[in-house]
Amino acid sequence: MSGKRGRAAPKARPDEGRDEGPDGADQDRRPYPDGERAIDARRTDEDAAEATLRPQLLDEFVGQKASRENLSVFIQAARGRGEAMDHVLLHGPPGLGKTTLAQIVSRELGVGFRATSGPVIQRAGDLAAILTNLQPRDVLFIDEIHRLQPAIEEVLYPAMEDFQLDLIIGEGPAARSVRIDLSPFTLVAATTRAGLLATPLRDRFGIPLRLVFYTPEELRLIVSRGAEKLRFALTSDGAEEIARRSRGTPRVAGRLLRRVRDFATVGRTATGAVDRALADAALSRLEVDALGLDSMDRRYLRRIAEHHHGGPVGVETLAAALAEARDTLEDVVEPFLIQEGLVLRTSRGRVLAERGWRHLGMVPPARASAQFDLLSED
Ligand SMILES: Nc1ncnc2c1ncn2[C@@H]1O[C@H](COP(=O)(O)OP(=O)(O)OP(=O)(O)O)[C@@H](O)[C@H]1O
Repeated sequence: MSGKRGRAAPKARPDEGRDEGPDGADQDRRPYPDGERAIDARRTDEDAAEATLRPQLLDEFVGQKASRENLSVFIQAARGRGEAMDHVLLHGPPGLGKTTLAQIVSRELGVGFRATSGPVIQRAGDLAAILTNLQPRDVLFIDEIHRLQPAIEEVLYPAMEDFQLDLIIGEGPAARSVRIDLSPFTLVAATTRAGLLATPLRDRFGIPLRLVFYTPEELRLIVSRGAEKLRFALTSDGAEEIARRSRGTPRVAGRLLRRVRDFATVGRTATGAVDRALADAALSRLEVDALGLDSMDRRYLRRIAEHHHGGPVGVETLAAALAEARDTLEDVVEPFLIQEGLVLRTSRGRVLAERGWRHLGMVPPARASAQFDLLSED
């Protein structure tokens, strides 16, 4: 979902990338000058090629217990009735397995899988072509559904509800509307921003599922299985170390696993396996710290600490100062920092939490009134 980016090329030590210009904005002397981060949860070309790590069936899918159990019931019911399953909305931060789950749903239902994404569908005709080519009960996966144009959303409503397409053919006085019957299908849509979806669209999903960050134990299992699939000897404590630093995100875990394998081609243990010490050394060279934060995260935290006395500060201000897109901060950087209790999202802006100060090795200032209205995530 993030466009094309190359491989990580770590070049600098943890804080070398930090430099501030005369206007107080950080200059772009980061270790990943092209925006690449080893722990960026967004998809890259390299991830797309790494299909080996993708679980194929619901039983192989680790974590997301509540979503998995719900899906299992709905899949069995739809199979039993021989009908298309109800539409599913998967929402949550990038890299948690939305695409993987969509593929699993089609495989478990024993039906075809067709994938597209919100920004790719430019005209109503594009969507019509996809919908009219679906076979009965197929799964249509639309990634980034929040980026669908409103006019195209309108085409989707009757398609989702009645499996019908209402199209206008021709222009001006000669224009006429035609109705086309579609095969019943299941729309599985993914978004990092459920809050941006229009209510009528959101309401048409019978099965909304929120994906959450994975626990270190779940990630350890994912890393160990990934190492087996890559035929790479990794001790259990080595897997634990990678898991602990993976930001609760399987995509990051998979990427760190591959990086550790690259770094560990020399200096293995007597058994030939990569252990905690080797994993730790490799991850430190990638500038991923003990909590799984990288230099971008630390620049973000430090900016709030040093320039805004811990906040509150608006996300736009932070985005401008860090030369990052606001969406990147909100979708990729902040969710994990908030979940870890390092940052608070309040009605007045972002605030560095006590844990954030301590993570930077700084002492939090005494606040007379630290009461802010916390905003809930969608
Ligand atoms: N539960 C899981 N168990 C094992 N591996 C997983 C799991 N979930 C995701 N992965 C792995 O993590 C990677 C990212 O998964 P996926 O592409 O499904 O994420 P996504 O949420 O669709 O991301 P995006 O929102 O960026 O499209 C894949 O390589 C997949 O193999």
